[in-house]
Amino acid sequence: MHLLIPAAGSGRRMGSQRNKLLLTLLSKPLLSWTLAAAEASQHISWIGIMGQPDDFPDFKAILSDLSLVKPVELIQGGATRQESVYNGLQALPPNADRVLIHDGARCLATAELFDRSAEALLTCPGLIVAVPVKDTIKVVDERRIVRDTPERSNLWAAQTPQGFEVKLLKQCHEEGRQKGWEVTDDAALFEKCGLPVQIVEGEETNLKVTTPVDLALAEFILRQRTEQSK
Ligand SMILES: Nc1ccn([C@@H]2O[C@H](COP(=O)(O)OP(=O)(O)OP(=O)(O)O)[C@@H](O)[C@H]2O)c(=O)n1
Ligand SMILES: C[C@](O)(CO)[C@H](O)COP(=O)(O)O
Repeated sequence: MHLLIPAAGSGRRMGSQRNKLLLTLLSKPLLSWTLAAAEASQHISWIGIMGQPDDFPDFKAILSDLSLVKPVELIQGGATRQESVYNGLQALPPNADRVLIHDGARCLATAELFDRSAEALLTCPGLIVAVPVKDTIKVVDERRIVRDTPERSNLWAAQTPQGFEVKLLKQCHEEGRQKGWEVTDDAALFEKCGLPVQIVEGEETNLKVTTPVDLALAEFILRQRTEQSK
């Protein structure tokens, strides 16, 4: 199974001067944790990382430290996550028929989660890893007046990995570009094209490191894991 890792962001919400994936967690860059889980997955056989060329020297240093057995390709990212994934899809080897896409910023995803997603992708054209929403969600208008309270049992918080048949996802991205759709995940393009997206149970700890609080939480979770594995 091929894996694409969007890693070309800027970390604006982190308030960071550089790509947040280069910030360290327990002395290792965020991206390093994500790659270590991908390397440990039984099903992933090829990894493509979409990044900004300025970050490539740092990415190469991370790869050299990790000495991964799996082949890794660095791919130029775009101005948005959507564009970065588009570029990644164009760079997949011709034999890639199914692909997992996983945010570099979700650095706590486990190898088991990659494997569960890869296995599920053999039985459906598109899937996302997600967890049931714990909060009560409000729909609010521009004046910050609550307009609706959707039934919580129907709400799931989308995570990555997200997985798709390559041919279909490429078509959805092309249609999105033609029609000017702007989305925050690949499943949204699949949905807009009327294609089914299956839910695979995610991990509560699979947070996306977005703000400084997430960084502190991620460090806490990793420390617990390290303690437990002793
Ligand atoms: N042009 C972009 C923007 C984002 N990403 C990647 O998409 C994932 C999710 O994006 P997000 O958490 O929003 O990362 P940033 O864009 O870095 O953060 P921010 O939106 O706060 O600037 C990250 O792994 C990020 O590197 C990407 O590949 N290309
Ligand atoms: C793909 C994603 O991680 C699913 O939760 C999320 O949509 C990425 O969105 P962001 O706007 O780039 O944070």
